[in-house]
Amino acid sequence: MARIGVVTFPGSLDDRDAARAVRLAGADPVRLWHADDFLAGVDAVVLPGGFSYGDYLRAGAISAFAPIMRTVVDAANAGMPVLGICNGFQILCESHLLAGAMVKNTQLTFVCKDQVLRVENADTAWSNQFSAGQEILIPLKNQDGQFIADEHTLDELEGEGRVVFRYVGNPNGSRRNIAGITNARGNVVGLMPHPEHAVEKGFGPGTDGLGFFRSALQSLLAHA
Ligand SMILES: NC(=O)CC[C@H](N)C(=O)O
Repeated sequence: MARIGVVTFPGSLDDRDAARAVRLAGADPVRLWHADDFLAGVDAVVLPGGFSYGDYLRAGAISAFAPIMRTVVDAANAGMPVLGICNGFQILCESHLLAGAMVKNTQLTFVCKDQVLRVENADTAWSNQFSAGQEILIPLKNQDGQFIADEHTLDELEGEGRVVFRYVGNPNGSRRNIAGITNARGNVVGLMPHPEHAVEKGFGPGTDGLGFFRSALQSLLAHA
């Protein structure tokens, strides 16, 4: 059975739900600790949502220097599937595994709602169980959810098909409605909304979130 690691930082909030989503998708969740510098032989890694280090300095800025991130960056650069959800996405940007940065939502308030996303790239390690153009519904909940980057970087992301998810309606001022992006290789994906909160009927808006974790399983099989 595939083993998918979920990292806990001080202030992580959604690590338990992420581990549960991994289990419901049919993989073995492995809990990883920010202060360790090893990945316990996992096949993929999820950086969960929350307020790691209290979002001090900038959301994700301190976590990017956690010992485990050195091994995550090396593994990601070697092709391991890595998913960053919300605070995890912020950490991936701060670690420079993904482009751009996250700033306060335009309305300067915390936004919490179920959000429709359009799948733009169904060819990444975390989106291959969707189809391009498909709309999915998963929760969004953050304060620093506005994705920004310079025009050149945005054009590059668009031109290389690295925009993976776009908001249908813009909830936070993100440039070009971008909700999630990938790296050049397609193994590292980050997004602000929370797939791990939409994995079981009766608990959240449907089960569209399962597709993310099943995609990783498919990707691991394809590269086995
Ligand atoms: N749900 C979360 O992961 C919150 C992320 C982040 N710290 C923010 O509020 O922007």
